[in-house]
Amino acid sequence: MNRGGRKGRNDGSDVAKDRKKTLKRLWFYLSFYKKRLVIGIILTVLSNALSLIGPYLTGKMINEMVVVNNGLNIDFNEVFLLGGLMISFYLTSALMNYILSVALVKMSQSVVFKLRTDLFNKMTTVSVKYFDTNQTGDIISRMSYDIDTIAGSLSSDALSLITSTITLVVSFIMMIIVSPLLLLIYFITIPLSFLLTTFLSKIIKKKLRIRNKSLGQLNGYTEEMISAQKTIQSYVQEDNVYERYKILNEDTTEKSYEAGYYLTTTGPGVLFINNFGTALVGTAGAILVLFGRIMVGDLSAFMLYSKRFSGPINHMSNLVADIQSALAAAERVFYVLDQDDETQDILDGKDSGITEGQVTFDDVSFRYVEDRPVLQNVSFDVKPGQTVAIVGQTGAGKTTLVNLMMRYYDINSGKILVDGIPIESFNRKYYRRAFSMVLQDTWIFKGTVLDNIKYGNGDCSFEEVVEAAKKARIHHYISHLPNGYDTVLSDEGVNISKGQKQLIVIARAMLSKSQMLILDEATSNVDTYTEVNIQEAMLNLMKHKTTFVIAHRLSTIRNADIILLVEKGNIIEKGTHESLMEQKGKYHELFMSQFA
Ligand SMILES: Nc1ncnc2c1ncn2[C@@H]1O[C@H](COP(=O)(O)OP(=O)(O)OP(=O)(O)O)[C@@H](O)[C@H]1O
Repeated sequence: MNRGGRKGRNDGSDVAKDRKKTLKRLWFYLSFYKKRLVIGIILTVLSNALSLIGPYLTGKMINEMVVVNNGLNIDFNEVFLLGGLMISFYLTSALMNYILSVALVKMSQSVVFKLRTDLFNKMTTVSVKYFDTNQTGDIISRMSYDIDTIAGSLSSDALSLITSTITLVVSFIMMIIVSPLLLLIYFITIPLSFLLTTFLSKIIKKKLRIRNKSLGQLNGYTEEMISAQKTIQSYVQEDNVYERYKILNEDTTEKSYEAGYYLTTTGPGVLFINNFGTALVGTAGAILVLFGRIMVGDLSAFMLYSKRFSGPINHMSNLVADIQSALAAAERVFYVLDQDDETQDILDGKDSGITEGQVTFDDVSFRYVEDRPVLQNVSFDVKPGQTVAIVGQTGAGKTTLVNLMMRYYDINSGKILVDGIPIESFNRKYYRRAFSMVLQDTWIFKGTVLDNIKYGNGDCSFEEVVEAAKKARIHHYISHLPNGYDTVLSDEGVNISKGQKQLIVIARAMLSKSQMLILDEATSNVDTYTEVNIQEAMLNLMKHKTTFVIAHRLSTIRNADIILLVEKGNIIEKGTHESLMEQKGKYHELFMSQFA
């Protein structure tokens, strides 16, 4: 069954998203933890305010020393009081910072937990179309790398942003208090570093977005190649794969370097401007002290504050870059969350009513993409319990018929009815429960044989599972496994063959009480001997169920009640094997080409 295949490059980062909107959406996730956030902000304000009193006290202490130099008595009580105050302020501030950091890490992990859950849930509700055009590796990249980036930013950047803002504001106020004149001199350099930071942060955001896109493509390619490893080796394509990987890897490295270059070079530029400011203040301050306009302690306090002030400005550029990176990652995550879900079930969609398994296609037309009709005016009627074989050349539209019946895609015109009821009237979950499927690409998950067979039929007893496995001719194999039904299987198929996987899936279908069955090349991996052996089991499985069989081997479908011959999206012949053979049309031609 082909539900995907045509993978394209469809990247969220191409869609220029409004940054404000992204922030708003991140806020939505944060707003669940408002209380923690408010406490965090209060703690940050307090701890920073406390630590920022330090330079003021230091200045006061130095002024006391200067008094000694002038031949006056030193007030030790004052000095000890100031020292004690400094220690207690710094200690309280450190304690608050500790509590704050723990709270923020917890909060960011909670946000990320919710985001990751939403993203995973999205994977279960998103329209099948999404997987037609997006690489698995890229989706995984968004679920892991991008989410980690957001987590890192929320736990440290949010804290740094608040701390930096407070440091800026408080240092600024303290500098005004200590010496407005020095502040004027110092401020000559501020617009310069501000302009530089703003300019560079714009470039950084762009570069980071490009880097993330490139990383997504690299991951997508890696995932594709790992899953195709054997095919690559059998076609001796290792060199080509390596070359392509090298190109993508080089591209990612180059894009990461560019982003990293701007990220790291912002700092030194801004730092130089700030140090230039300090030198300016030091020189001007010395002159002011000389003329008795300020005291040495005040100059020292001012310089400490100016250093504190320039810290965040210097750091802010990195911080802004990190936040940009997190926003770019958030955009990529929200892009997935914004993808269309399967069309909504109608309000109060029926969750009962499928008892017979009668299926009608009434003038159904469908296309995956505009201007490329895949099925055109398809009509047929299947009575309960009948077996329908769908035959036709590759790409004729057989799987598409099944896709539509399963409601993976919505039809463009016409009607599909089950038990006389349009399938859109049903609640999707209930509707799909009426089907069981055995496909060419079997899906075995990492778990025990027992769990794999019971999948979707949780309330079955062990005896029923064994009975189904016996019918599917896989019981003998299972009982010789090291732990029998408790042996853990892995999807990579290291411990089980494809044919055995298919037999397990057949056993799974045998446990299902659904009214309808879809077999899409269900025994394609099973050898002819075993296939003959499970024929009876297959007939049992199909008994009392409306069954749709897609098979290329015409021998397996000659007993069907109805054979639908599909060609270029049209049903060109319809009937039993005998009647179609008598017609001597396309079916006859196809059959003879296999057996004549
Ligand atoms: N997800 C998709 N998006 C776009 N086109 C698709 C998609 N799936 C199938 N098609 C196209 O629809 C047509 C019918 O495909 P379908 O898979 O139904 O053929 P099929 O008869 O089942 O072929 P096969 O025997 O090879 O499985 C093909 O031309 C195919 O390229």
